[in-house]
Amino acid sequence: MSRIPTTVITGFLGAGKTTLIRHLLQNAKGRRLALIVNEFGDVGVDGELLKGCNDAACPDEDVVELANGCICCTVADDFLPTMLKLLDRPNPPEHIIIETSGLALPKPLVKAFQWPEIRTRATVDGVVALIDADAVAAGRFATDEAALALARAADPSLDHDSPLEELFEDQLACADLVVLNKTDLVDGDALARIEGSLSADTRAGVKIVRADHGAVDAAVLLGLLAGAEDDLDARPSHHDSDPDHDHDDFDSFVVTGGEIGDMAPLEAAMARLIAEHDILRIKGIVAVGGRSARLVIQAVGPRIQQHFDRAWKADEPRVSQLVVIGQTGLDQRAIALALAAELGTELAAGIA
Ligand SMILES: Nc1nc2c(ncn2[C@@H]2O[C@H](COP(=O)(O)OP(=O)(O)OP(=O)(O)O)[C@@H](O)[C@H]2O)c(=O)[nH]1
Repeated sequence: MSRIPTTVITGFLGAGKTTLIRHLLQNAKGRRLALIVNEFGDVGVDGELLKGCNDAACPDEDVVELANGCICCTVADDFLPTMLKLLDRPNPPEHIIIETSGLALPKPLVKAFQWPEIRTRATVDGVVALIDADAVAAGRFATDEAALALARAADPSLDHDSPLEELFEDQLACADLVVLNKTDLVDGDALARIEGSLSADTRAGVKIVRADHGAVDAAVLLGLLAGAEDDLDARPSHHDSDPDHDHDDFDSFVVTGGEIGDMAPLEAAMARLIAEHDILRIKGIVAVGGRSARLVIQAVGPRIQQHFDRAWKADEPRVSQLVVIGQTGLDQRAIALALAAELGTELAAGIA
């Protein structure tokens, strides 16, 4: 029996994984793809957006969300049964795409393909690491040595380097292909410098391709034939000696509210909060009064983007939800209060 090729798409928060997958689906040329989508945080925005593309290429039943935690920590409980269900379908997919959360370590997921129930039926065709050229150029993954020294002084048991840098290096070290995305935001010289610096963390022979809005040809992304699960020793991870890896370094929370009248005040509040707090990512779907379509809000670092996607369904409550992700220590209460005020709601219980 031939094994179903599976592509693992990894990359830090907001690097453009969902955008790349959407492009891939729209250019699948009849190939039957299934998606497994995993996010950090309790609300699955990415799955919603992929389903919301209203495209024959991505029917809802082929988008499976894993929402109970980060995929690298829930491999046994969530990923394995989901994968088996896909493989057991009477008409199984020709290729499976897994979008990992931006905080996931790819290696534990690839290792799951060694499990007896999976290894005879699926193989990791390739691990693709997306890199946000804009974020790298702005130095957002570089270790802030002064901040690290302060953190170590406050907590001498701190045994690792900057969590952002470690994740970045882990995702690169596991990759079979690197996509340098958001090339529209960075000039050619900076791109060349970034490519030079990335090769220090990639394995020998791994290619870097440039992309604007994740537009990479399916022929480049799929069919890498890497068999990554048989090649794990060549993919070093900071957590090889720490199987109890968790995501204590990062926090996420959700603010839920009703319809807003106008986007401008919410955008101004988000810009202010991003400038004042160490927020890595905000994303969500917002209901705007008088508009039939959902407004998608995306913030990656200081950059805030918005667009309308599909129309609200008749039986769907017009609820606004924003997911906020940052490093641990974020002033959740202040941020949530400010966003709740914009969404015309009280602060939800459970926010510290
Ligand atoms: N300017 C620019 N924006 C991009 C590009 N690719 C993606 N984006 C934008 O970046 C934001 C995040 O993109 P996503 O595709 O949601 O990123 P992601 O990696 O799936 O995000 P997480 O799942 O939260 O980690 C969105 O607003 C995208 O429109 C690009 O090449 N150029």
